[in-house]
Amino acid sequence: MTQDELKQAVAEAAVSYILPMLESDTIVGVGTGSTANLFIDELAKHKNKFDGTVASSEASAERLKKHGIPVYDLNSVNEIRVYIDGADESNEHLHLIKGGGAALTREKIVVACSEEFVCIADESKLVGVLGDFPLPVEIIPMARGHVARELVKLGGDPVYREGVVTDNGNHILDVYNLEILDPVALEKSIDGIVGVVTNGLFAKRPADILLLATKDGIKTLKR
Ligand SMILES: O=C[C@H](O)[C@H](O)[C@H](O)COP(=O)(O)O
Repeated sequence: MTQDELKQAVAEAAVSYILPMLESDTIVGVGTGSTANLFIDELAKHKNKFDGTVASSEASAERLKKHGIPVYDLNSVNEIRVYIDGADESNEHLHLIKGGGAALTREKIVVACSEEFVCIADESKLVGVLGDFPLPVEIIPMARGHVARELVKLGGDPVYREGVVTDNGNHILDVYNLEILDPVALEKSIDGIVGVVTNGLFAKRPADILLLATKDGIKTLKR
């Protein structure tokens, strides 16, 4: 199976997983990226079974709306039953690196408002130790130099993601060469740097379930 076929398989598995949760008033949180896009396309087949969605990016909101799926402002909903999103890396504890598509801040906010976080990924994303994928950090533009120097002190090599502006009007530093042995501690340390909006470690609030597409079928990993 190709990586695209694995992503399609896990998108379908995610819809099967959430189907029993869908009721007329259910709000579904929707992530961002190529795997989330396939999930959106599958979810559209069931759009009459739930109320609507909250999206973690403008791109996902647009795709949902094209399918005729309602997209609500986060401040107008009381509860998100389940949030579905991809990841750039996951370890066995379901600590994640996210933000390859620069949507990390809104993703983390929607996760924080969701009862359950289901991560969907193909098997290439499961790693022993996080950090081969450069860690995205969303920053306030004027703080770029300061944040970069602080990230070097933490052992990383930050690289400015040229030309990228997030949905929040901010910039991204991708931090290379971090061997992330304690994801929770590093997430907190980076969040403590003045000028950092969010970092792409999802460890304080990891995924609850990882649906992993493998060549032998879908595997379900739980915390
Ligand atoms: O900012 C983007 C998100 O965190 C994505 O969920 C992540 O980059 C994974 O994307 P993909 O499913 O395209 O590999």
